[in-house]
Amino acid sequence: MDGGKKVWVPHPSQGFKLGRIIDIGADTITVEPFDAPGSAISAAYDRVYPAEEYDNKDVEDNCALMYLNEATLLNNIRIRYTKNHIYTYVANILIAVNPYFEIPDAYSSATIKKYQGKSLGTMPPHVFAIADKAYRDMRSLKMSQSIIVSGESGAGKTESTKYILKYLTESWGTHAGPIEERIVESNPLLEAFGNAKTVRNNNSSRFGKFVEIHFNDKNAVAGGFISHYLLEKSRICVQGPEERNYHIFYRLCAGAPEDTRKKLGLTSPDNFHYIGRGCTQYFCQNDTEKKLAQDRKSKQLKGNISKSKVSYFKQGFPY
Ligand SMILES: Nc1ncnc2c1ncn2[C@@H]1O[C@H](COP(=O)(O)OP(=O)(O)OP(=O)(O)O)[C@@H](O)[C@H]1O
Repeated sequence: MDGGKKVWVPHPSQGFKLGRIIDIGADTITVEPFDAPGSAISAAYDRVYPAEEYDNKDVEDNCALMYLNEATLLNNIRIRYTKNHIYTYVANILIAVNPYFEIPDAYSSATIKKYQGKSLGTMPPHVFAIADKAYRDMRSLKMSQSIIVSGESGAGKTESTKYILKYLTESWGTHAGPIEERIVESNPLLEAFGNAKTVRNNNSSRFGKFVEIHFNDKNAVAGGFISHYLLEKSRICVQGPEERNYHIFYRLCAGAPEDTRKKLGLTSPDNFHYIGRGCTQYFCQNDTEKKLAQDRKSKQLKGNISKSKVSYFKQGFPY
């Protein structure tokens, strides 16, 4: 690397800083950051990365960057994020940044239609494009396809999986009738019993999930299967001060019908030993009568809560 060249240099709080090389030593390179003229940061050779020519230009696929390295990849994703473009490709891998707010029209039926049958890269990066590629590959190769959704807690894995299911069932489930409805409806139920508030995510999945979507010989959705594993059982008895037990308990307290309230002696979550010692705050979107009704609509809880379920829930509500 030459003196005066524009580079990215590691920074403890900002990840990388853009600057110009002012000295090349035996083991380190010294860089003057553009946002702090007169100051200098030294770093090992292999931690200083060449920068793109244009600082604010973004690309939809990181592979299209002139210099692909840790710093330029992060910068490209950052620039796109500031423009509300949360998805970026690295070839056929999709990187998603959790926006923590609803991007208008991002997952609507109209958007689903735009992605149907389009090759990867034809349309802006999107989780629907990945779902569509998997579907098209299944059709043409006549082989099962897998989509691996990975990331740290709160990264958006659960939401992304739901969007993939929505895409597949809405696009290719037209002949499947109630099956597509059931696949999508199973989510609220699984989340009620397997998701909880943690310090990192108000709707954290406390179990692993392997979701299968089955297609028939006409390539339409014919069914699905969800295997779950490693549920965090200790949460049933103990929760951290800012964490909660599983959603279902709070939802019952918030929105159970009168007869169920009487049978279970439901009052406020603060009054119960196993759910009252952590955070007992309700979340307006999650803990409502509507949400509980959604859980119950998910077939297994349909109708009045049965006797066996009452006794099951009673275990969760000992004083
Ligand atoms: N694409 C998105 N658009 C808007 N909000 C999102 C999106 N993805 C995630 N979120 C928000 O971030 C929250 C956390 O996401 P999610 O539950 O999917 O994370 P996760 O990776 O599954 O976490 P965990 O591993 O803890 O289960 C969601 O409840 C939602 O509010």
